[in-house]
Amino acid sequence: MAYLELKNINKTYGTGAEATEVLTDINLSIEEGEFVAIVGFTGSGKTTLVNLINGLLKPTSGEVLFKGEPVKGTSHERGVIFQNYSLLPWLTVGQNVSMAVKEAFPKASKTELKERVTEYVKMVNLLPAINKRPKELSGGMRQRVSVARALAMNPEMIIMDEPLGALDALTRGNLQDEILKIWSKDKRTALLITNDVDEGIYMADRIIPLKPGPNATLGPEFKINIDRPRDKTALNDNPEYKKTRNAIIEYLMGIGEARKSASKKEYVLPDVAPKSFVA
Ligand SMILES: Nc1ncnc2c1ncn2[C@@H]1O[C@H](COP(=O)(O)OP(=O)(O)OP(=O)(O)O)[C@@H](O)[C@H]1O
Repeated sequence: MAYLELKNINKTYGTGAEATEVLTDINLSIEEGEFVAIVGFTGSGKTTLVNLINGLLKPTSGEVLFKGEPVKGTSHERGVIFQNYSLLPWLTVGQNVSMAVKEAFPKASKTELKERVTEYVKMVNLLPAINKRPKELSGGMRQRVSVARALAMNPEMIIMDEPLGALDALTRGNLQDEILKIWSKDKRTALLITNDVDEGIYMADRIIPLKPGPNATLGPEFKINIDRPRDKTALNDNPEYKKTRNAIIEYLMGIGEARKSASKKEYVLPDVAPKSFVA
C-alpha cells in the first residue's frame, strides 16, 4: 500500500464560463520513507497540489489517500512548510513554535515543551531572536521560523511548498541539510515542491515535473541514482548528476517551448505616430 496516493485528481476553480481546470488527471504514489520532489513553473498549480494533499482543499474529482485513508482535512501527521511563512504576528518566535508543539504533543510537560522549542529554534539559528515578533524579522528569518515550527511538530510526512525560496544560498544549503537529517534520522516521508532542479536532485529520490497549467499534469519521473549522503561540491563533477540535471532541464524547457508555441494570443499595437516636442 502506498503511503500517499493521489488517484485521478482534477481540480477546477470557479464555475460555468469562469471555470478553470488547474490540475488534470494527477496520479502519484509515494512509498513510506521516500523523498519525492515535484518541479514546476510558477503558476502551474504547485500550491493547489500541496493544499489538496494537506487537506485544505478538496479535489473536484479523484481521491487523496494517506496511509490508505481518504484525506478529509488537515492533520499534524502531515506537516507543511508553507511558501508564505504564515506566522501569528502577535506571538514571538518561541511562542509561534510553542503553539504548534503544544498541538502536536498535548501531554508534554512545560520543560519538555520548552526544550523542544529551543532545540528547533536553535536548529534554524534563531535563538538570539526567540523573543522577537514576526514584524521585527526579515523575510528569510520568518521563513526559518516556519521551518522550525513544522519540523518541531514531528510530522510523519513533511510536505514542503517552495520552503527555502526566500533564503540566501548559505542559509538555504544549511536548511536543506537539516531537513535531510530529520528525514533520514526518523525515516520520514517527504514531498518537496520546488522550481529549483538542483535542490530537487540534491534532496530527492525521484523528481517529477509538473507540466504547466491550465490542465497541469505530472510528467515522467526521473530517478536520482546518487548515493546518500550527497556531497554538494562533488555533485557538480558527478556524471549521474549532470546526466539527470540535463534530462530534467531539457524536459522542462521542452514544455516551455511547447507552451510558447501553443499560445495563439496576438497583441495588436495602436497605430499612433510620435508627437513632436518641437514647437
Ligand atoms: N482560490 C482560487 N481561485 C481561483 N483561481 C485560483 C485560486 N487559487 C489558485 N488559482 C489559480 O490556479 C493556478 C495555479 O495556482 P497555484 O497557486 O496552485 O500555482 P503555483 O504553481 O503554486 O504558483 P507559484 O509558483 O506562483 O506560487 C493559477 O493560475 C492561480 O491563479
